[in-house]
Amino acid sequence: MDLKSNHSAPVLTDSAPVSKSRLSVYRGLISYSPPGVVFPQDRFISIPWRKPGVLDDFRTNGWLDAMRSSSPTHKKFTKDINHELSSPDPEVAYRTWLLKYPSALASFEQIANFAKGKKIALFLDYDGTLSPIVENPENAFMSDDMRSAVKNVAKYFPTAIISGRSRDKVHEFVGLTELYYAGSHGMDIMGPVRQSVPDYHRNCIQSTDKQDNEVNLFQPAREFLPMINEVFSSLVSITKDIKGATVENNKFCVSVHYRNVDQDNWKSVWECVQDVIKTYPRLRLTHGRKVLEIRPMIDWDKGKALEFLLESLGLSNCDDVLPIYVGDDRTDEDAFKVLRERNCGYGIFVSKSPKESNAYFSLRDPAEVMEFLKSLVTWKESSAFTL
Ligand SMILES: O=P(O)(O)OC[C@H]1O[C@H](O[C@H]2O[C@H](CO)[C@@H](O)[C@H](O)[C@H]2O)[C@H](O)[C@@H](O)[C@@H]1O
Repeated sequence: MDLKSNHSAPVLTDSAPVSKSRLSVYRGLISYSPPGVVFPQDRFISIPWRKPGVLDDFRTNGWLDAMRSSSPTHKKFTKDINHELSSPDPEVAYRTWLLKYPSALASFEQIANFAKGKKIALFLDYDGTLSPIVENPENAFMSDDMRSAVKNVAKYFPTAIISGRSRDKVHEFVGLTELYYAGSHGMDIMGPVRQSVPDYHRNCIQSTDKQDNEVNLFQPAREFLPMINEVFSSLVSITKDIKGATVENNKFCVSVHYRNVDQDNWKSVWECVQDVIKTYPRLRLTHGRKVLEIRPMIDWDKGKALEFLLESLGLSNCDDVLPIYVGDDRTDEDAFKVLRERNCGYGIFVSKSPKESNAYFSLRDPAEVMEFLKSLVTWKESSAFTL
């Protein structure tokens, strides 16, 4: 299949292919059918292209606004998102916002009550959730305290990291073997082999992890790998003269960071990205915290990854499972939305400033995330005595 063509970039237009264009993926890679998708019976199944919709804020707001809004000020959010939160005092606005997204720490008792008799499954984003946002992405280390909090919580609850980073990179940062990892915004999942569901084995590539344990590898955008590498090289070369711009290869997606670029040069960053992706109609552009991200135009995101992991861990029954997803970025909204739509589990949004979210609860920063993880452990250990 020719994934590259000379059509103009579809990411900025409404003409993104929907039903007719599908990516063929070897059937063995798919372990379940996303809702509404009927897989053919032959060797290949298709993952639909991502539906157009709120595709890129770039189209509606203009690129510069979108780049700015990846880290908007308190004032902008309070003004744009909630009219009632119009206090010029950020602390007052934050406290008002907490009425809509209560602190998961302050609401811990409520969460624990709801979790009684259920199995908690924990899903954690990495950057901005387990590690603070820093200027250089290579230095986004998590603290030893956070590592041990995650390690402890994983003793009691199945725990997965779902990150925009490459799976290897985020595994290297976290350094815990007892977790499940999904990299590239969920397009690279290493999950468990389920002995009880034979079908599952047919639908994933069986592999081994670094400890030689048998695992299942799910990579729905595998065919895009050469294209992503090509795009990465082009972006490195085209942005080399923009001071502060860096390009990160996240295996199934590429991140172009502009956090350290003078604001006057953001336009150049945008133009470079445009220049490169215009010849790749099957890639799309999204943006996160001071980062432009180029990824395959397939209907797969952190929400789908969350569902996939729940399914493959045998935890998709809402009656006895309580999934909790903690994240700080736009890409985490897909996962919050899944939990909200399934009416199953809690999204916890990590933010210091008022922002609209699909999550139910909030935490201020990674320090509060750590407190929350510790509270889960304390609750679990104390409830062991009362049972
Ligand atoms: O899904 P995540 O684990 O949250 O990853 C999202 C992106 O995080 C990283 O970039 C962000 O954090 C950097 C380090 O704090 C910061 O310098 C950058 O400005 C942020 O955008 C990572 O580098 C990206 O590749 C991830 O996609």
